[in-house]
Amino acid sequence: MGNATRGLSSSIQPTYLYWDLSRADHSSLGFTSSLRFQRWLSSGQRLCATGERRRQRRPVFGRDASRRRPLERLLSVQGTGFPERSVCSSAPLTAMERHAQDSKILDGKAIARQVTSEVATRVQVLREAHGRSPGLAVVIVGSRPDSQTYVRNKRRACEEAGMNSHLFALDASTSETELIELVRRLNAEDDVDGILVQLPLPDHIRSERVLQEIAFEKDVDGFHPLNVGRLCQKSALYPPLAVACTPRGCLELLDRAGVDLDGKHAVVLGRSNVVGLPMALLLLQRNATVTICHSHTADLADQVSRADILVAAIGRAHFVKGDWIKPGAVVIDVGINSVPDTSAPRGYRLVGDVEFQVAKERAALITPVPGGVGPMTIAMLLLNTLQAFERRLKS
Ligand SMILES: Nc1nc(=O)c2c([nH]1)NC[C@@H]1CN(c3ccc(C(=O)N[C@@H](CCC(=O)O)C(=O)O)cc3)C=[N+]21
Repeated sequence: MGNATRGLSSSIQPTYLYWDLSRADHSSLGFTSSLRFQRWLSSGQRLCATGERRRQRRPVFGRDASRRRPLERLLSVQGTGFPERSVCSSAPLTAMERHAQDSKILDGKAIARQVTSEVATRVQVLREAHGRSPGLAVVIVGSRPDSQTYVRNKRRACEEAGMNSHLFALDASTSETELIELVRRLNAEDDVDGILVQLPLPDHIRSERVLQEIAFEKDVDGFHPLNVGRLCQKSALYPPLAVACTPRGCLELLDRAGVDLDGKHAVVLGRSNVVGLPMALLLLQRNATVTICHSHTADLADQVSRADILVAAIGRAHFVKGDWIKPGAVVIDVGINSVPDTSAPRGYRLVGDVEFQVAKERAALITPVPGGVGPMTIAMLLLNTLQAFERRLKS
C-alpha cells in the first residue's frame, strides 16, 4: 500500500479495494512513450508522422471552400500531433485512424493522445523539480459495467501521463456516511491532488451531498457548487478552478480543430449538470449565440437545423437524424449508447446520439462514437488533475 492509504485504512477498509499505481512498473509502454516523446520535443526536431506523408500525397479537403479553414487547421494540429506514432510505436494505423485522417472526422482519440503527451511532459518536468507526481483518487461505488470501463480507462490514462492513481472500489451497499467519510479523508490526504467520485451513485446515496464534500481545490470534475457558480458568473478574479471534463473536452476539440465560435449559433441538446449546462456556459463565454434544447423543446429538428455548432448530449441512440444537420455544421456527439449487435464481439456496439452516417455527409466536422468525446473527457481529467497539482505546488 502506498502513502495515500496511511491513516485511511482503519475504519472503512473492509468495504474497499485499493490499488496504488505509484509503485507500478514505469517501464510500461505508456511511460516509455512519454519519455521518448519528451526527448523528441526537446530535440527540436520535426518528425514526419506516417499520416502526414499520406496527407501530402492526396488532397483531403473538400471542394467546398467554406469548409476549408477548420479542416486545414485540424490537420495542421494533427501534423504536429502524431509524434508518438512515428517515434514511439511501430504499430500500423488502424483502418479507423486512416479514415479519420482522410476525412472530416474530428478524431477525439488522436487529440486526446496529444493532450495526454503534453500532460506527461509537464508531469515529468514537475517530478524532476519537486520530486512528486500528481495523485488522482477515483472512487467508484458498486459494479456498473460502464462505470468500470470508464474507471479502467481513467486509470490507464493516469499511468500514461505518469500520474499516481488511487482507486477506491466500494461495495454497492456503502452508505452515504461512509462515502462522505472517505471523501473527507481524501481531502486531507497530502498525496491526493484530485478526487473524482464516479457517477451515477447508487440510489440510496445523494450525489449532491457527496459532491459538496469534495474539497473545492481537489474537485477535478468541476462539479463542486463553487466551481459551477464561478463558471456561471464569469469573473477574471474568481475563475472556476476546474470545469467539468466532458464539456471542457468538447471545447478543447473545437479549439484544436480551429473552429471559430464567435458569433456562431450553437445548439446544445441536453441541460444536465454534467454536460449540457456547463457546455452552454462555455460556448456563451466564447461569444456564441447559444440555444439549449431539452425534452420539452418544441420542434427539435427545426432548432437543430439552425445550428452552426451542435452539441448532442441527450443519451438516446441516433436520436438526432442526419438530415436535421445544417450543411457545413460542426457536430459534437457526446452520447455513448450501447445497442444490441449480434455481429459485435461483445454482443453490442456503441453509438452516439446522432445518426452518424447521414450526418457525416452534411457536416463540416463530426466526432465519432467511440473515439470522439469520450477519450477527450479522460484527457481533460488529466489536465484538471495536473492543474490541481500545480496549484498545490505553488501554495
Ligand atoms: N464523476 C464522474 N466524472 C466523469 O467524468 C464521468 C462520470 N462521473 N460518470 C460517467 C461519465 C462518462 N464518462 C466517460 C469517460 C470515458 C469514456 C470513454 O473512454 N469512452 C470511449 C469508449 C469506452 C467504451 O468502450 O465503453 C470512447 O468514447 O471512445 C466515456 C465516458 C465520464 N463520466
